[in-house]
Amino acid sequence: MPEQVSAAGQVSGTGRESFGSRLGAAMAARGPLCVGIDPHPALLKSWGLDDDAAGLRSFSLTVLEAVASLAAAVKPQVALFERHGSAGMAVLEELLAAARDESVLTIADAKRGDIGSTMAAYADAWLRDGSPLAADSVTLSPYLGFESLRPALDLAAETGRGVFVLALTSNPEGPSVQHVGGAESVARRIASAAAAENTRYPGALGSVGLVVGATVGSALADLGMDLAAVHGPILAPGLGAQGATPADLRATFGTAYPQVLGTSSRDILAAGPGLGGLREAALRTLDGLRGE
Ligand SMILES: O=C(O)c1cc(=O)[nH]c(=O)n1[C@@H]1O[C@H](COP(=O)(O)O)[C@@H](O)[C@H]1O
Repeated sequence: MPEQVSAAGQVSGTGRESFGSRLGAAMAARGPLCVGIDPHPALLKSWGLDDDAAGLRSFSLTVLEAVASLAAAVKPQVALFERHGSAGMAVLEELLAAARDESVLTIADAKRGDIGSTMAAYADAWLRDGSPLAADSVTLSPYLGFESLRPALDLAAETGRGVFVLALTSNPEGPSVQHVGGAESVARRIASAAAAENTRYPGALGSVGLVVGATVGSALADLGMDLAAVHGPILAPGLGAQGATPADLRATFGTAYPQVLGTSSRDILAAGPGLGGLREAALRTLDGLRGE
């Protein structure tokens, strides 16, 4: 595996900073909060918006305006744009560009995963310079085998972008796949593979993150997983609407907590459409994550 990133987080030959380095700086400056932009039909309705591309646009850009200065990242949920067809994807492109202008990092929650040759096309879509859908990072599903993600892992390294690989998801069905294998569980193997990838990022935080739900309780201990050793960011969904609290996050992640980016969608979004209400809800979550 080529060494592509210096200890200072610079991608060799490009003058760019790696995603992990940029995210680490954003978390240090703003705190460990990611706001999910999930334009569910029920939320559009409660905001007084139509369930169409215009409603989607107003919703998404309002959330961005409210939280761009206080969140380390925003995470648009791709399916909720996709359900509006090409007009919805155009809104997603506009949102990603607007987030770039506002200097807030983006995590495209697309959960992509496919055989390597097709994976290269997904990588191109989400991680290549100049792609209309290029984000700072993308969520990936490793259940066709971690190595099938290779095109995305390599392109992310090359372009200073990042990935978040599903390891222990927040839904109750996850353990039926992810806990299989006892001491050598599927989730543990994925965490080990991510740790190996992050050796190409000798700085503090690698660009290969994991998704581990805020709701997983004792699973990390039960499966003997040491997330601090992954040296990458941990995206932790499940706060609020799925029942987890910031205190749960601290208890669950222990020594890996400094790597954790807590993410919340519906709990914050329900406080809209006013900018003040959205900011207040985001700040409440952020204060909890900071332990204030
Ligand atoms: O990859 C994700 O973001 C994700 C992984 C996971 O294990 N659980 C999970 O809830 N998510 C996403 O995180 C968001 C959670 O939304 P709320 O439950 O409304 O905060 C949704 O967009 C989910 O698709």
